[in-house]
Amino acid sequence: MILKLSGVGLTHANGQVALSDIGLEIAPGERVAIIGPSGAGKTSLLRLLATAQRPNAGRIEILGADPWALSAAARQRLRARIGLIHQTPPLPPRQRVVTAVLAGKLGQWSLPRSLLNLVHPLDTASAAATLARLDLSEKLFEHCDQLSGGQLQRVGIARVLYQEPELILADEPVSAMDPVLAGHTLGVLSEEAARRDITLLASLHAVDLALAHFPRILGVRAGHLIFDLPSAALGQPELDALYANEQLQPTAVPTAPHLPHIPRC
Ligand SMILES: Nc1ncnc2c1ncn2[C@@H]1O[C@H](COP(=O)(O)OP(=O)(O)OP(=O)(O)O)[C@@H](O)[C@H]1O
Repeated sequence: MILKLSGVGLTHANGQVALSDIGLEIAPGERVAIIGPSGAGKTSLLRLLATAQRPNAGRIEILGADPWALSAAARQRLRARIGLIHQTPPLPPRQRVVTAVLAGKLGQWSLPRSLLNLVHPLDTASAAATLARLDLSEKLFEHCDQLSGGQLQRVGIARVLYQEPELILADEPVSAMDPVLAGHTLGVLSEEAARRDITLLASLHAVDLALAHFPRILGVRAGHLIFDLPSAALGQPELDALYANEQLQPTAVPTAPHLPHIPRC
C-alpha cells in the first residue's frame, strides 16, 4: 500500500478535533477524491498524509514508512517524494513563474544547483513544456503576483508535475478556475498519474468533477470517513447524508452525475 492509516486521529492545538478514527488503504496508482462539507477535515487529512502534521492517535504509513518513526533528515527525503498542491500556492510574490516551477525539484537537487537555479533558471525548456500542458506557457517569465488566482493554482500544479513525485496530494487544486479549465486541469493531473502509474489523492468541492475524474471517492464529514466507494456506486442518499446541514435552510444538494449547481469555494 502506498498509504495506510488505522485509527488515525488529529486534534489541533486549540482542542478542535479535526479527524477521528480514520482507517484507509490506498494502493499504488489509485486516483481518489475526498469530498465533504466545509470544515469536514479534508485539508487536515491531506496535511497528515503530506507529513505536515503529526497525528495524535493511530498509525500512519506513507510510501512504506511511518514518517514519525524516521529521523528528521529521512522524513525530509520522504517529503521530497510527495508532491503537495495547495489551494493557494505559497509562492513568493516577486518570484518568476519559471523559477517557481523549477523549484519543484529543489528537494532532489544539490544545494549549489538549487542556488544557481534561483539566479539563473537551469531548465527553462522543461518549465515551458510543463506550463504548456496547463495552457499557461505565455506566463513563463511573469512574476507570481501578476497572475490571477486560477493561473497561480496552475503554476502550483506545474511545479508538482515538474517535480515528478511518487504521490500527488492536492487540496482543492482547481477551486479558483472556471468549470471548463477546472475539468481540463484535472484531466492533465489524471493523465499524469495514469502515465507514470502514481497515486493521486485530491480534495474537491465540485462533486461532478470528483465523479468525472476519480474512480474512488471518500466522503468525510465532521472528521469521520463516512463512505469509501467506487464513484459508480455513489448515489444521492450518500451525497444527501454527506452534505446535510441542520443549521441551514434546505437548499439543493449536489446530485450525481449531472449537477445543475456545482458547489465551489
Ligand atoms: N490550524 C488549526 N487550528 C485549529 N483548528 C483547525 C486548524 N485547521 C483546521 N482546524 C479545524 O479543523 C476542522 C477541519 O478543518 P479542515 O480545514 O481540515 O476542513 P476542510 O474539510 O478542509 O474544510 P474546507 O472545505 O472549508 O476547506 C475544522 O473544524 C477547522 O476549524
